[in-house]
Amino acid sequence: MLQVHVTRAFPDFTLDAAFEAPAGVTAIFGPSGSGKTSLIRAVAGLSDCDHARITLGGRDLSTLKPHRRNIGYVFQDARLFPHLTVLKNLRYGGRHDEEAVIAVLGLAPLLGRHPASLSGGERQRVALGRALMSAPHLLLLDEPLSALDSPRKAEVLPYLEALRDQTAIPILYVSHDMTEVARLARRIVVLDRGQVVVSGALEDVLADPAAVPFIGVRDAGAVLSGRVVGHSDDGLTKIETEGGALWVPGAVGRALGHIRVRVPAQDVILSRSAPEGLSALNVLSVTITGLERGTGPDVAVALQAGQARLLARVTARSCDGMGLQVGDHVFAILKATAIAPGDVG
Ligand SMILES: Nc1ncnc2c1ncn2[C@@H]1O[C@H](COP(=O)(O)OP(=O)(O)OP(=O)(O)O)[C@@H](O)[C@H]1O
Repeated sequence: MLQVHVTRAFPDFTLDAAFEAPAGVTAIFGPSGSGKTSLIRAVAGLSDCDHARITLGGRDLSTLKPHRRNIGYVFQDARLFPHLTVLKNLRYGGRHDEEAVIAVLGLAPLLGRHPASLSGGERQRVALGRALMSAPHLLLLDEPLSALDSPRKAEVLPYLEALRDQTAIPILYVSHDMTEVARLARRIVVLDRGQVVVSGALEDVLADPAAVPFIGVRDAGAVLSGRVVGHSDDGLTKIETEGGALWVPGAVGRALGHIRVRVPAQDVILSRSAPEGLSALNVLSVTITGLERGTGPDVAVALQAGQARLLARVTARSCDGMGLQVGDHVFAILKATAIAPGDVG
């Protein structure tokens, strides 16, 4: 377990953040300028702090020099040595688990090449490999995909998933891309103006209407775990979630594999009566468990669907017009997207 409390005052900004991160991926999420990079630089010992208490498995890291903290750090840009081959870049920090690292990141075909001949996605995979071969006890990934275009991102994400599933150390993953976060992370720490405003299990935070102002209305929305139960001839996949069966577009996952489904709050429509003659495929019977008015025209509506929690975003006008109250039984019409094409364990 990683436990962090760091503070640092700049003239116009104060970082005062405390959180815990177990093994697995913890997303550090927040708007630009919220302090994500400052926070993980502080954890790495790369910036001075007014106060720092950082322990990993009970070991106090705060008093150690950065290179003694056993931390692997991957930046937005790969920062490889241009004159060294991929293999020499990988071995720069150490040779821990060399074969396994090369295998999990698919680096074998690249070993003799130089960074200049690699794509951006390949460079990031090498940077990840280099960090892992130093046998880190903690991995810090600072927006490792943000410099890549969508196809390159899609190329690297499965490697990050494989890495996540095969590594037993805490991984802090800085991102402001909720699709990436929802796909990779089990936990999330949300920063706003230098402070942790929400943190916890990803499913809990994303289903919490009170967290919507910090996540942002566009990114808010539940993530459900499910199991692929079938692929239809007309190109859809049926996923059994704790909230009921959902159809998502495309042939995703493999039969009976675990999968995550993201349901953005803005893609959920509420109806008092069971809808008929509608093109939407997914209609769930739900109970309203919470209503959270924001400062804008929206209301975040928390919903219980079987064992699953969902979130809907409706206008205050609709909410009042429909007379929505906690405890009401309504129908949720939703568009769902599978966010992890492979198994997510
Ligand atoms: N050395 C410094 N001196 C003064 N202010 C700083 C310094 N370093 C960071 N800041 C300020 O701290 C705030 C947080 O910056 P930080 O880079 O940590 O945010 P971020 O959430 O990582 O943003 P982004 O998503 O844009 O990378 C910003 O307002 C920044 O100007």
